[in-house]
Amino acid sequence: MENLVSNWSEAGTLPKSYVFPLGKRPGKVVFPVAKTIPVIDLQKHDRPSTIQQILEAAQHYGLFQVINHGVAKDLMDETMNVIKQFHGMSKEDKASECSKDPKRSCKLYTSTENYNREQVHYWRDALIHHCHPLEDCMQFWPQNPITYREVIGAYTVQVRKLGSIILELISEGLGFKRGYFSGEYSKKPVVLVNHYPPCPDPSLTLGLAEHCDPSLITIILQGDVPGLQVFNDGEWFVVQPLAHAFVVNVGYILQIMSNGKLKAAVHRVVTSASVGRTTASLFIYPSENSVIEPATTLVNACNPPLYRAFQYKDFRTKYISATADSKRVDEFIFKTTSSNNDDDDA
Ligand SMILES: O=C(O)CCC(=O)C(=O)O
Ligand SMILES: [Fe+2]
Repeated sequence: MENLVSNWSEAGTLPKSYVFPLGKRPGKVVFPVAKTIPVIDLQKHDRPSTIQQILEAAQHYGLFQVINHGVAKDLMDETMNVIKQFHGMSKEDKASECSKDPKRSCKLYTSTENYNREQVHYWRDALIHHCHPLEDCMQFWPQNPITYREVIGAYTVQVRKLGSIILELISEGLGFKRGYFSGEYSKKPVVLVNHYPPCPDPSLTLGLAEHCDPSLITIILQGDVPGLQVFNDGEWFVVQPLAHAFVVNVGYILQIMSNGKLKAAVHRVVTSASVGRTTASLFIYPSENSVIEPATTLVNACNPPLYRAFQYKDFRTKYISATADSKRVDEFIFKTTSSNNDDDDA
């Protein structure tokens, strides 16, 4: 494995291999806080209004925050503690805690999984693993920090429940039948624990470059350190950390199934010179063989399907080979008059 950035980054200068090309660098400007990114209270007992708020946020930003969401605050704090402890361990310990599954269902990597082929490296380390069914995956999770399995096990159960609640609200808002997104469409949830150590020059590099997630939705615990930004109306905005809130992103799959009614959030992560940032994202993914296409109820003569049908695994392969580049992903997902169905060059 390549050298984890957390374990050498105190050296003081930013290596050239982390310097982004001019147009992609964040630069030194101070980014506006998007005060208008909706914060949705899930305990308000006005279901139609909650649905309306979610749909509007998902149409305009592809992203919103939720509060009073049912996930225990103590558990959120314990999760943040345990993931920080994990990334604070030595690289040998981290590597050995993440190599329990020969099939690599639990992995540790730095930058991206394409490290050897990428042109610029990202300033982050990542731990990634499945989380459902719990009893099948947990045996491969880290056993150090000692509470990792207990805390992350309880956490993923609660956050998956929250995911189902949000997806059910969206399903109702789009006029789908009950449980539309449950089952195959949300069968493969994955936990990604990102760590962005303090960086010698945040103006030149990124923790994560601009991308949309390859998920239905993603639920992010971002803690109290800013870094996540969303692109909207031609500008980057900070998604301001809010105590015990979750950030929810619309991913490509929901954009496609809603036939473009909802938009995948274009987002990235900037680093900080003074403070490290650790986050936990739960990506709700379909099963590999699910067929992804615009829901038939949203398609008619006036609203033709904007996207073609494909198996989720083919999309995944394309997304990875395109290194999440939105132009290349769009070429794959959009329906065109000339056939793009044989575009499986991944
Ligand atoms: O760390 C964050 O705030 C966001 C992470 C993210 O966008 C991702 O892993 O896809
Ligand atoms: Fe993301």
